Amino acid sequence: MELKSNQASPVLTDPASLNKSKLGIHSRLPYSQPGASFSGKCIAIPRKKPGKLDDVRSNGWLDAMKSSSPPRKKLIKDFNADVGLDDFDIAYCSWMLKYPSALKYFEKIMSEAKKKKIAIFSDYDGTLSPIVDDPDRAIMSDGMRSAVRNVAKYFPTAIITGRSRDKVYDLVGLTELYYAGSHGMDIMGPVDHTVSDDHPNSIKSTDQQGKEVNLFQPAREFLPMIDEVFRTLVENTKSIKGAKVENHKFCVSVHYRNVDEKSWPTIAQCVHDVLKDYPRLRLTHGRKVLEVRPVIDWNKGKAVEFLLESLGLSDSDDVLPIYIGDDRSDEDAFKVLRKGNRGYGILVSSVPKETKAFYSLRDPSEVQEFLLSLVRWKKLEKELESATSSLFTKGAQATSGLEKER
Ligand SMILES: O=P(O)(O)OC[C@H]1O[C@H](O[C@H]2O[C@H](CO)[C@@H](O)[C@H](O)[C@H]2O)[C@H](O)[C@@H](O)[C@@H]1O
Repeated sequence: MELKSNQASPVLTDPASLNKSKLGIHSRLPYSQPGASFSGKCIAIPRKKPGKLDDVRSNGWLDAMKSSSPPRKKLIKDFNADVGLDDFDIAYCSWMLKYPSALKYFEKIMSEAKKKKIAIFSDYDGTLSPIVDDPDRAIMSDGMRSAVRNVAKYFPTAIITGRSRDKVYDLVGLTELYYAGSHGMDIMGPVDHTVSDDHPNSIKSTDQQGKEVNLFQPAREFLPMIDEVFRTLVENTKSIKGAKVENHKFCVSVHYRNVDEKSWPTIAQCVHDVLKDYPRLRLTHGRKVLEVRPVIDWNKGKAVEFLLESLGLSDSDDVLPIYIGDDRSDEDAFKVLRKGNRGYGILVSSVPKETKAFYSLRDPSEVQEFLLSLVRWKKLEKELESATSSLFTKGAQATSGLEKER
């Protein structure tokens, strides 16, 4: 993969504005300062005494935590106060009028794809693997792996995940894919592609097979900071039963799925207090996970744009990108594709949710079915092409035979 981009560095480094911005809110500065140096913790901001739970209540963290992966029952109530539990399917069906099943609308999607190059982007957790209590056990099924491998035979395919690139590669194990870890802040192409190092955020490295590769890492300067925050968070949450902190290289995940709900304010406050010392880091919410990331203008949507450009697929008339994901961080990618009707976002959800996606799939098993349908469709298209061309050749031979006889 040739990693190329003419975008400026996405690092947002205006300390004054960062100081003004409220913690946890992504500052969207319209400029950047490439080459600005990183020197550990920066800018002292007034600190409150830790342990004041008012902070996480007043800034909405707790509400976001509660709604991040709501149980079915709760969502039914929120979605439509008048429906009872048995009416869930009605609520879901009415939601699906707005976000139809990508399986039921498969033919329609493919009719848009005629003569276009399809590129497939997928999230990992909750999309290719089911959500489970232990993040280390989010194993992809063999059936799903085989479906993804087959898709990658026909279409450029990338996995864009909140996990570190190494971790997701260990879980997926397919060398023929593009991987974007840490919410797109760590991008590597398939090992058999030529790479170039003409971008300031590209570095040479070696992959797990020892081959030289180019990595695109727009948040590289944050590595020591993320490492430090990871260690602090591990230490500060160790007394919270069920809490788990993961180091994803350019971001940190603090899981509360296995923490008693009574202790959610404690874990939220703990993360909040640590982040007070790091105005260049921000917080986002995933499914029962608090995610700490650098304040840079980069996300899964930007990663999709970067990959499309790197693959020479940024000409929107010719290309149909499809992005499949289940989480809030995937919304950035859905937004990019929705803009200018560039491609299709598919939300994986078994409950109604606000989304910028166009279509929906219920769960990873439907994702697998969708991927298999893509492969079948492509094979059929190729068969038709070859049958047409052989008919054409036979026709041409027959005509020339007739002409010789004359
Ligand atoms: O972008 P993704 O690939 O969806 O990664 C987002 C987070 O995924 C993982 O956590 C989620 O899945 C876990 C395993 O099923 C589940 O236990 C957890 O509650 C979910 O939030 C991963 O562990 C996180 O670090 C990622 O940020």
